[in-house]
Amino acid sequence: MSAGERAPFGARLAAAMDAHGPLCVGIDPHATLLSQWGLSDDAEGLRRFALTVMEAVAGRVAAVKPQAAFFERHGSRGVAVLEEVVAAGRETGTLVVLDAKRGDIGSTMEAYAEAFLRDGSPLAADALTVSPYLGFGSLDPAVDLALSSGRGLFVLCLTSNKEGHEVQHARTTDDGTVAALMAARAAALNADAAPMGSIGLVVGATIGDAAARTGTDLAVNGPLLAPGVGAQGAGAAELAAVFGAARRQVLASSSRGVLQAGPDVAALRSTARAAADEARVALGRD
Ligand SMILES: O=C(O)c1cc(=O)[nH]c(=O)n1[C@@H]1O[C@H](COP(=O)(O)O)[C@@H](O)[C@H]1O
Repeated sequence: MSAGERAPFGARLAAAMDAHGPLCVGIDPHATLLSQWGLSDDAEGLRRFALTVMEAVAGRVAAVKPQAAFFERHGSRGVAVLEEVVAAGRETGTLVVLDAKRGDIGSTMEAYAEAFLRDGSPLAADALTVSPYLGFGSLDPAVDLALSSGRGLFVLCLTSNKEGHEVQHARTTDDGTVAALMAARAAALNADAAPMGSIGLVVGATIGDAAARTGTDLAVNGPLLAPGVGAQGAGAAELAAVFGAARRQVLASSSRGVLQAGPDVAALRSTARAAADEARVALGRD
């Protein structure tokens, strides 16, 4: 499908969340999980793992999120498996958020954008996670290509890890916070989009009241990817508390919390279904 025919990512994600519930299943083939699944820690084990997850959840959840590092650690054969996962998403109509967290000076960002967001690239997903910590404007090539090709971005804003505050809560020269500035920049790019824009934020479900404490307005008219559900300890109560009025924009994300149910396809499927149902209720979509 070419850019001209593809609806904007924000609209496609809104429809997928309505149809399947607001859950993204992370595909993070940790060495420990490969071993628990009885698979070898090599490209063939990785392939069996990733394609089993796709078999279990493709067409049944709003999105999947392969984490690039777990594929890259197997070298070029691992990257080839990541290409297969992206292709499987395309073939099954499952949105793929490629979690590669790219960020660089603008001229290099252009090459990252071509790798992950250009029609015809083997790694072109529906959306890409990006880091704005070289300055939000350094992301412009990715913003431009995402918007012109019906794709999206998730910009790191308030991350789920305990170290994130060192940078994200810091005060800017305008006496706001870095996180609030990132959210405002995303909101400006989503102005007037309906049902929501395509430039989302990453806001961990584990951050407690950090959005309020940093003055970050999460009402950016774009999707909010919320990792931290499951293995990092966040559940329904945290999802409801962290996102408040912006909760209908949230795509809750769980990797190990679902993957530990494998390798049985039916068990993976029912664990993902239960997580999606829990997120749906917690986020006020029931
Ligand atoms: O961008 C992300 O997806 C991300 C951002 C963040 O703030 N915290 C975070 O955990 N993630 C990713 O989300 C996944 C979380 O995995 P689990 O803790 O196993 O559910 C990992 O792939 C992380 O790299």
